Amino acid sequence: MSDTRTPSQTDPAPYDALLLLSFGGPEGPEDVVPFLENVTRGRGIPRERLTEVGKHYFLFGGVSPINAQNRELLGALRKDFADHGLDLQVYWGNRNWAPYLVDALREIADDGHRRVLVLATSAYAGYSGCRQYRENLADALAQLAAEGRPELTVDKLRHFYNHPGFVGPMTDATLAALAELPAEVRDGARLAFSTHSIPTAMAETSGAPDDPARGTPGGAYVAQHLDVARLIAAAVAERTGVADRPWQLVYQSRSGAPHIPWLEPDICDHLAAERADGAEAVVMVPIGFVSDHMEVKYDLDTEAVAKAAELGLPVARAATVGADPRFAAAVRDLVLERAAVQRGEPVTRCALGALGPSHDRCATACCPNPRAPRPAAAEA
Ligand SMILES: CC1=C(CCC(=O)O)c2cc3nc(cc4[nH]c(cc5[nH]c(cc1n2)c(C)c5CCC(=O)O)c(CCC(=O)O)c4C)C(CCC(=O)O)=C3C
Ligand SMILES: [Fe+2]
Repeated sequence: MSDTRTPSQTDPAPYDALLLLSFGGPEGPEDVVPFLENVTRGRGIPRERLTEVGKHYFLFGGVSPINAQNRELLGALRKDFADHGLDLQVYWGNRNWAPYLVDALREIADDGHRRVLVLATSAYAGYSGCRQYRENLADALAQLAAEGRPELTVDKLRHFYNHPGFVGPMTDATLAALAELPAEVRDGARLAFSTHSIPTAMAETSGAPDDPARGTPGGAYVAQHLDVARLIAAAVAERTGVADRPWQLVYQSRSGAPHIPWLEPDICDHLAAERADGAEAVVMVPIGFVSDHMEVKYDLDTEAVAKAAELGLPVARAATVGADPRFAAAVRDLVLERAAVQRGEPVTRCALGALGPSHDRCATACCPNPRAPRPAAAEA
């Protein structure tokens, strides 16, 4: 990505708005229960799990860090766009908490915009991180149509997990976490790349129908995470001179009924296994998340750190990309790439690793809804 761009390299046409679409989180104790009801409506999460997860939020005063982090990202995007002459207004809406998606789209429409590009705060393929957001968009668009508002056309940016603006900051964060460990265990530290566990059935159907990983254990969801993990492990090996540092992809934040299989191993079980295997230390690298929200603050920094202390295993946790300027620049790159694609111009697609750039538009059979098919926006 160069800073000297020709005019077409700052042209967002045909798009006239970017929507940051995220999960949302509670901003005070009174928000926690209604937030959890929004998240879990119709999803068969056991009551006990909800009570348990509610406690995680109350431990932090009922405030999830996610909204503040999205406000920071918004600021970083607006600054990056302004600094590089990209004239595109940025809006923000959430699936589960205010500011809600439907209100953001209404504002976009009322401001006179018609063609919207969407950045979801989830880097990978999968129902929860991709299609569910497209279902939310379809619901919101239907609501606006029912209100008699003019029609919006919505597209979603391709998955950004293998963009250098995502992998680069995660690599530096891994190196910084290694540096936090006591010097004598640093070279013996192993890497645990962590992401959200999902049901194995959901993992296996993740990705496009023609994705080679589709139907293999873990599907595109796992294949994409493994690609990122490999990239970071290789870069860390090069930068530290430790060539054969062991690493593994592990999971966290499992919910759902116990008899339904979800991706394993869990991070806490993994820490115990690493201790038993003689690991000197572990660096937890939350590649599955784009900011240090509750899944990171509780499941890793609280629960997994307590487990490690109990095991006598030194651990450190790498930061997520958050509002890193390189990530904001990556979003600009993806916006301009997609705008050029829509205008029928040739593009260079930036992607690291073995899998190549993801598709621009998801197929109808991408990452199917595990319950029943529902309308989804931004589809081929
Ligand atoms: C893949 C994935 C991501 C990563 C991609 C992405 O970022 O989208 C993600 C992110 C997040 N998940 C979050 C919170 C929750 N997820 C839940 C439940 C679930 N997540 C799932 C998957 C994912 N989730 C699944 C398959 C379920 C089961 C129910 C269902 O099928 O929907 C529940 C219910 C209670 C419980 O944990 O059981 C909560 C409270 C927060 C907000 C954190 C904060 O507040 O700071 C964030 C960013
Ligand atoms: Fe979740």
